[in-house]
Amino acid sequence: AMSNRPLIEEAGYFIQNCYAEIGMNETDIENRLNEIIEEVNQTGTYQHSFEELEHGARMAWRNNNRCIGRLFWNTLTVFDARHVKTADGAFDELLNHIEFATNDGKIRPSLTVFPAQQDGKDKLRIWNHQLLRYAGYERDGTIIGDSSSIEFTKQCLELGWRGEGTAFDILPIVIEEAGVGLRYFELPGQAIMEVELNHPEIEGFADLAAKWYAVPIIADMKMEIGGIHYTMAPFNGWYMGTEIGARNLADEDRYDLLPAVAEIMGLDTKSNRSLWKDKALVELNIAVLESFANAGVTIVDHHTAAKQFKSFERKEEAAGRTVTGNWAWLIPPLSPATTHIFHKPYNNDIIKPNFFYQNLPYQ
Ligand code: HEM
Ligand SMILES: N=C(Nc1cccc(CNC[C@@H]2CCCN2)c1)c1cccs1
Repeated sequence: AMSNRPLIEEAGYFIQNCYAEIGMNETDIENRLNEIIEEVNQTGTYQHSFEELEHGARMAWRNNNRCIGRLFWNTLTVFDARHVKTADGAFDELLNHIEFATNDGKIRPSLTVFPAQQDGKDKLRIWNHQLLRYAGYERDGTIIGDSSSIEFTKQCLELGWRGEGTAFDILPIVIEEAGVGLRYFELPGQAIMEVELNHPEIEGFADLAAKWYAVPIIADMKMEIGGIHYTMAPFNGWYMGTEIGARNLADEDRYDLLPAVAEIMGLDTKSNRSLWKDKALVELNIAVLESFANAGVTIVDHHTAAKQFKSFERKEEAAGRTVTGNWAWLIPPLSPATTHIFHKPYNNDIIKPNFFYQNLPYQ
């Protein structure tokens, strides 16, 4: 039918590219496309094979213009959870994902695929931005914890969840099951790996009593492959140190730790020209990188990450593919001009498969 045309076109474009990359021949492509046209005309949609799903997810990572970590796109581990129907079943899969990805600190980039959107409706949705994240509380003008989480924390409190009220309360996982409603699930302590922050030379750093969770797992983006919208497909990599040291713990409207770090370092915070903020920033980022490394948790510094991205660019050119990128996101927030990325333009065209923001399930 006419209404199926866009889906069939998206599917055709995906199968052509995907099959060419994994070494299938023209006949395979032809046969697969006919199968898909048949299925779409029968059911209005089509199911990816696991191979299509696995390679499609890897292509989505490889295509994301904002990601500096793309060199390892072909090593992504994909878990197929499209059989899962309930919030309870989903939580079990999420626990497996967290454990597999954490791997006692030797982080494995992974992605778990839950059922795709059907006729514009989601059977299951995760409300969390990340599977592991700290709560944020606002009480008479003062903020405790992660200010980015204030709105979501309120939703969790309304569901009956209670935190301890510390600056580092791990939030519950909130899953919406269509026709059933919202459920929250407390993560068991042994599922959560965290790193206490210390500095190799400045022992006063311990007084910050700062820490961060080991594994970033994005839970709220849509993965689009061949016209199929996977609205619940959490994925993890490892952190680049600046994400924690130059943004999460440094931003004034986040944990705002630079003044406290400067105090510990005995810096003159009354004069901008002393570059006290810059000195504090560097030492905080050293603390993050050293603390993670000493704890045996995978992390990458922004210089190494930029060099890995350079290798990615070379490999993609050798493969005859155009590298697209978002310059403003690819440059690191600390010492950006010390990386090659800063000194060249990037084509920001959007290529699919890819990851996209999607409507918040609540608002
Ligand atoms: C393996 C280590 C990885 C590193 C070090 C890394 C690093 C980064 C960094 C630093 C950002 C910018 C984030 C921000 O500024 O908020 C980013 C963005 C992104 N990364 Fe990666 N990444 C890795 C793996 C992955 C994986 C496995 C996926 C998906 C399969 C992925 C998909 C993305 C996407 C979709 C964005 C854009 C997010 C947005 O638009 O908000 N990355 N990455
Ligand atoms: N290292 C990571 N960092 C990362 C990747 C994608 C998205 C995010 C979160 N970005 C959102 C924040 C908040 C606004 C701007 N940055 C972090 C990874 C997370 C999951 C896989 S890799």
